[in-house]
Amino acid sequence: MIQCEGLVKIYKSDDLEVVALQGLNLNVREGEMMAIIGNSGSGKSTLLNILGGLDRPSAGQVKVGPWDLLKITDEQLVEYKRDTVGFIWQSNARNLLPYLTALENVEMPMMLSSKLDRAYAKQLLEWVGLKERMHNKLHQLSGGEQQRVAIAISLSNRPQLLLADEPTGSVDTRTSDLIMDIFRRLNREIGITVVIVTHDLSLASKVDRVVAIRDGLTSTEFIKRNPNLDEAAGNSAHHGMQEAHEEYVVVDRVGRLQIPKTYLTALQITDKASMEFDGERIIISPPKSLEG
Ligand SMILES: Nc1ncnc2c1ncn2[C@@H]1O[C@H](COP(=O)(O)OP(=O)(O)OP(=O)(O)O)[C@@H](O)[C@H]1O
Repeated sequence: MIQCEGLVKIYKSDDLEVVALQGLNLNVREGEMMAIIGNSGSGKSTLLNILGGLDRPSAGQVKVGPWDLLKITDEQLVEYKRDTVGFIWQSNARNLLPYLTALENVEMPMMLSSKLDRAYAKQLLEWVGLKERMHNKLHQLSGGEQQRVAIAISLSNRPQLLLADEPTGSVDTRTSDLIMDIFRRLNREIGITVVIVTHDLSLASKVDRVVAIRDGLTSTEFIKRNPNLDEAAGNSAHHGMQEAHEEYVVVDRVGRLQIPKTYLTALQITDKASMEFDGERIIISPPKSLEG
């Protein structure tokens, strides 16, 4: 569904250039539910905005289904946004119309694209657990309920790909669980591909795969283990995510990988390292001193 290769995004302003993505690779299968994690400034939102057609890539390859987002024309981009993607932001609820009902809010974008389908709008609100509240005005709903209306709206165009930027950022744990359950149900029942951007590691257990971004590159991947086979999980001293997921370092097509800064600092590796292959393992160590 998504293929990014060597994706680059440079923001230019006056005399400053920020390289937000520096050759990122990412593949997402159709029907997958995955999360992208990373620290603030690592490039997560930049990636999501490019995938959502809100921002243009600078170089590299980025394809979503049949669309090539590097070469797409402005007219095609409008069509792409209208037909292929649904977008959810942390503060989506702020963009809703408070004096309309939940149902009217979901119907509004359908009307704007001349595709009003009341039965589907009701179905969406039922899916997000708001069947009983669909005739309430927005301002009569709680923040978490409003966020669920926003999810229903993001699906009103029947997208194949749902992109969510910190969708649980401003809600409590119970609502966060509810939202993740809604994503999972939509993913299972209508086969929609879901990509969630977050810095909340606790969401990781709710998805099949987590890709970590560091400095504008994918660095590590966590793939969910089969919980039935995972008897050692309870003994792990690691973080919750590592208990349920197997951790892999990402190696790109030409064999490059990112070594975590903490490892490099611990071994005082700066600009070069020694590498040995012992037949089974690749060992990276500080360069041997040439003096003495
Ligand atoms: N419009 C812009 N103009 C200039 N620089 C930008 C712009 N948008 C993002 N950046 C820079 O690009 C880098 C990546 O930002 P991005 O918002 O993608 O990170 P993020 O991982 O989503 O962070 P956060 O979790 O804080 O939202 C940062 O250094 C940021 O300052």
